Amino acid sequence: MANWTDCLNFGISIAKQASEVVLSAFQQHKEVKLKSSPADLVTETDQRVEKILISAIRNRYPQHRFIGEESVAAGERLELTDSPTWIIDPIDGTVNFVHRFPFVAISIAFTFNKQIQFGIVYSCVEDKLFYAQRGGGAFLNGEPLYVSGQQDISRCVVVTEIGAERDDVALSTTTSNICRLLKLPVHGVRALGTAAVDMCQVATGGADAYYHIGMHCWDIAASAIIVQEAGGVVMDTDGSEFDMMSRRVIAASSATVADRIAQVIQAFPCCRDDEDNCRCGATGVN
Ligand SMILES: O=P(O)(O)OC[C@@]1(O)O[C@H](CO)[C@@H](O)[C@@H]1O
Ligand SMILES: [Mg+2]
Ligand SMILES: [Mg+2]
Repeated sequence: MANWTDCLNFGISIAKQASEVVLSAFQQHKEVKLKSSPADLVTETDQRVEKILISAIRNRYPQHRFIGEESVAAGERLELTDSPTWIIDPIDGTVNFVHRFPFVAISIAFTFNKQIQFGIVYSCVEDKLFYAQRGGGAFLNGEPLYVSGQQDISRCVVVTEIGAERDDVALSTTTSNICRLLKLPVHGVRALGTAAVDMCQVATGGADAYYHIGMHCWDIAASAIIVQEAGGVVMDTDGSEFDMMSRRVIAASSATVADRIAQVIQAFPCCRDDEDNCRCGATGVN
């Protein structure tokens, strides 16, 4: 069984280097282009950071494969195989980045045999490095992470996102899910604008659960293993096994809380990330 620690350490070092590019652009004016909707944005920095990361990894590991948000947006096929694969979101929270709302992350996951082996989420402005390797625990800036272990939904802080989908069905489903949770009740509902950092809040115990419908594999692959290695549970919103291509996720401090959220929320339809004619994230920009 391969040990991917060298790859993890390399991923951490390039995430730190790439974060300098994100931070130096953070306060500057950005040229913004639209992708799948008026709320799905891309900047030159997203594209640049993805190129920097992929070329550094390709130099070091020429056989490895990639799934990158901006490469897929430019028309590259999204295909997860058994080969070692890096799944990259160069800036998770591009809307935040454009507005200088200080939660933006570089998210890097690594799969082998289609199973996530490690994940790195670098929250650049906060200078918080979250990472986890399968079977090795989860860490924030070198300190071990543990979920809250909360079992009682009525004592939970739940994080979610109001995504880029603005059609009537997506909007009414998204808002009624929030209403149903608030009525349970839960202690609060929060949204930071980056799925990767949202999910890492569950890993720290600062939030008790996260759910989202409509995000992509690069938003959540790295943080999924971080939550699991912190002792949390990750599943589909219909209660079935987590599938990073399904565009639905619940991450929670306990199976009890995850199941309760799965009972309460509904999903709006969106095509799978690995569906060949699914062009949700693509526009041909680049
Ligand atoms: O395009 P980006 O920034 O990489 O990612 C999209 C995203 O930021 O949108 C959602 C909120 O609208 C987040 O949950 C998700 O992470
Ligand atoms: Mg993203
Ligand atoms: Mg992104």
